[in-house]
Amino acid sequence: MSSDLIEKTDASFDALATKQLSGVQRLLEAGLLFFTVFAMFMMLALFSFDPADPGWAQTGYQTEVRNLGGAVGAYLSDLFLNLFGLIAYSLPFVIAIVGWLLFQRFHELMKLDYLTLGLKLIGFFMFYLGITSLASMNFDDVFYFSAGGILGNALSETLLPYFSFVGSTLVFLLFTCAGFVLLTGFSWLKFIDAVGQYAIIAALWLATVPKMIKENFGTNDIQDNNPQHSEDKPGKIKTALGEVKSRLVDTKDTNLKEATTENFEAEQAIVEQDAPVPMRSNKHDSNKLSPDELPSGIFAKTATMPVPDFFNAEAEQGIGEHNGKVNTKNEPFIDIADLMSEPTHGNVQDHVNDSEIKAAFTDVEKLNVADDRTSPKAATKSLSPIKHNINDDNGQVNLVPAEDSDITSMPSIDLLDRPDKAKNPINQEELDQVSRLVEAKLLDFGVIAQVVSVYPGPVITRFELDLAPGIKVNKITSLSKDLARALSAISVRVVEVIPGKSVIGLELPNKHREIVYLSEVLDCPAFAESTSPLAMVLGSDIAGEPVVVDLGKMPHLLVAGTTGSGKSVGVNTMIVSLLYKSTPEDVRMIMIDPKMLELSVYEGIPHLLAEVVTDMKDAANALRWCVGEMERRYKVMSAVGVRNLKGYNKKILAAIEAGEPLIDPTWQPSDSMDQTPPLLEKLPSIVVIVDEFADMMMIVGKKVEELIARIAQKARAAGIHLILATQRPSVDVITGLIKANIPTRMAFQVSSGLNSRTILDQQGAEQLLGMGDMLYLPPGTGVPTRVHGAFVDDHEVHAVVKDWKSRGEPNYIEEILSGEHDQDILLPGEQAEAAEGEDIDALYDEAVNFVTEKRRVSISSVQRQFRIGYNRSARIVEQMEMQGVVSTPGNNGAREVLAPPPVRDF
Ligand SMILES: Nc1ncnc2c1ncn2[C@@H]1O[C@H](COP(=O)(O)OP(=O)(O)OP(=O)(O)O)[C@@H](O)[C@H]1O
Repeated sequence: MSSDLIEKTDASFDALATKQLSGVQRLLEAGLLFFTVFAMFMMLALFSFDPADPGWAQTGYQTEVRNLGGAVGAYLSDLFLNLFGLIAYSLPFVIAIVGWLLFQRFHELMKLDYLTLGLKLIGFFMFYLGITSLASMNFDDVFYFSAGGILGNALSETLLPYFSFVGSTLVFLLFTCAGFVLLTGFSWLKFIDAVGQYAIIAALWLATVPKMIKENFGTNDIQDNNPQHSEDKPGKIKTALGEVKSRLVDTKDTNLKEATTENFEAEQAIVEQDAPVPMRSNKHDSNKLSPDELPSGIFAKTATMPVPDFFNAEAEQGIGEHNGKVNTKNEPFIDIADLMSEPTHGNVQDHVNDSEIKAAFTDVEKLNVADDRTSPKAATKSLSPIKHNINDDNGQVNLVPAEDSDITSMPSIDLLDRPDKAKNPINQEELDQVSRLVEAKLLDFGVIAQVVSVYPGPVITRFELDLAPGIKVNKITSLSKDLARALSAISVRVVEVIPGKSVIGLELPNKHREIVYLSEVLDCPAFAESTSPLAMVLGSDIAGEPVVVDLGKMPHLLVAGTTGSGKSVGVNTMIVSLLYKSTPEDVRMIMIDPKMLELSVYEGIPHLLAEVVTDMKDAANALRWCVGEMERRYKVMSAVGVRNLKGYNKKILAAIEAGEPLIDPTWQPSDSMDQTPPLLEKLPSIVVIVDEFADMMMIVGKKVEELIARIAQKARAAGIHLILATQRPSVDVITGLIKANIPTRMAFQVSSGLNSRTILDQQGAEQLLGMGDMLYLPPGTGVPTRVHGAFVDDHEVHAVVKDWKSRGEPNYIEEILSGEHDQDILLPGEQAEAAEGEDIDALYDEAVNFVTEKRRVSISSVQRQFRIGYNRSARIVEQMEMQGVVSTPGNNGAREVLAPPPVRDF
């Protein structure tokens, strides 16, 4: 053995030695081993059963026991075969599974509530009673035992006189199937649906086989003369199958939704409420479309989208984005959804033949090329949510819809974990006891107070206290640590003001903390009924009620907390709830993730406007793009005469519905190659999420702060919203400028009252319990609300992301990261990219010395000092500003000198 290998082996032995199991782990592992070995023993005993051995029901007539399990094996196998007959052979597996559940998955078992556990047990017994009785009635005896054992025999013999053979078989089948459902949660309905679906698909495919054979092996001339045939081949089969599949999926969904109760109703409410009303301009009514109109241009309809594969990726910009069927190029529509729903299932070729589609496709490509040549400014107007999938190489337009080619409905809530838990048992006696204890401890500190009400919640319990006259609330706040110690609690939070009440609150952590699952809070009427596309669920309040907020009203949010406090989970919860509320047509996102960990999971969802940004230079570009987009939206909105995005979208959609879409009033002929101005479309809200913006500020510098401030000041009306998260709640990150512009804050646990003040302007966050416990300060109030953040696990996020990804690709706007912006976006004093490369003025260093020494700066003073022209002096001062030597001009136009005075050599 080489010395290397020996070292490695030693190291792994060392690791093993140090990783000894704790007491409970030892018990669990020993228990698992016991059950496993017992299961193996039972299997040996059962399979080596010999009727001549002595057993439970008989004495043996041979002296030597042949059973591999010896006398005990013989006895036990005899007992089980007697009791259960044939079914006894399944017992070793049951024993092994029970052992595994008890000793490996005990925590999961504990999560189950009593009802579920009870149902599982009942299911188990029903299943066994069912199969033993069926075996007893239908199978031959094994050895001298009935196939269903004593158990099966007794049951079947009881029922047979009353139900006859067929009736009893049915009853026992019912026992078996229902027991299986109760035990495993397996859905027979879904199973039957799936079997039916595949049977129909198989039958349809079989029906096309003779045709395929004929076409592939028949004579070619017939085909050549009839162009219809060429398109009838695999494409048509695919189309038909795809059509059938999508229809089956649709019906299955509806059936399931009808069959299930409240959860699905809530989910449907979300879907119905948010699904944009399909717009149908009179001009473009596909039902009235004559075949002659078709070839000049075809637009896939993203609003109903059963056919995502219709167009090639290149056709997306300026073409595919016609949500609500806005046809910006004045081209006629084919409503693919309508064509698909024609009785001639899936044969779009009946309406549009291949050559027509190809011609249309070429048109689309031509338009696209023109689009590509348009200026970036024009391109920014395309916020098309979806990239349409590609047609195949041979030019055959692929009409097979992706399984869930639908961006208008929301993902199913089933993708999220369902809490399967018992509520905290709340014992009134215990609460009374703690109330008395609180009063007594306060008295120890000289505070006379009486507990007037108690509100137990999932994580904490709030005790409301009536203070004796003359006692200041500050005193209790300063006692919070002593109280926590005296009450043996991790922490105690004092709520100084409870709006509308004259009492104060004392929040004590519960003995058993409940986890708030996202699915519980997402599935609430407040969220489903919210009309805002930016509604988000944060978690539950102290009483366990869901907390739903509207990012649109915030309009920006600052999230801060130490590492491990649940910030990232909180941000994920917000993103996932947006993904459960809004389609890409309503909300688009830009995600900035300097840590390269947290947000990259969302890569590829159709809501994204750009790839998840991990490079900080790109991040600054993305913010600049937002500023540009904000300015552009302002211009368009003021030209249209509306005050905010909501009004704008309303007006645009009304105009489209009336068949008179508005044209872009800000369009200049020099903006693009187009001869006619583009039509205005519905604009989505844009949410910019920055995970760890401290990193961004450190790498990119002050510019980021200014960009954020600029967006924060103005972007509400333009529908651009920021969510900024940081784990460094210090004043150099959460600066005055940022705080002044972001009124809504969310503080997770922090290490000191100072940090809490930095975030919320008040103490309190240092007393939070971590793991998603937060204080949420809504806009325009000074009283934070305590919220227990909902927990969303990585696999749930993956499932929702996967669901959205399966419905459409994102349509990234390259310009966001590339940094090609126009002058609108430059910050005060900033110069365009080209100017940045210019040489620094020869007098620059001297001028810096001059201003840092004098501690004053003005263009005229530099001009006088160096006897230079005004323009040159202005340029030097601007360069100083870009380098951070001096500040931007304040209200009165004066700038501050930021750099320290020059160091002098002595
Ligand atoms: N709402 C919640 N309910 C229960 N547990 C939670 C909740 N939020 C977070 N946790 C637990 O806390 C852990 C840390 O959470 P999270 O990763 O979000 O912290 P963080 O503040 O983002 O930390 P970092 O800044 O280091 O990424 C999670 O792994 C999870 O176990």
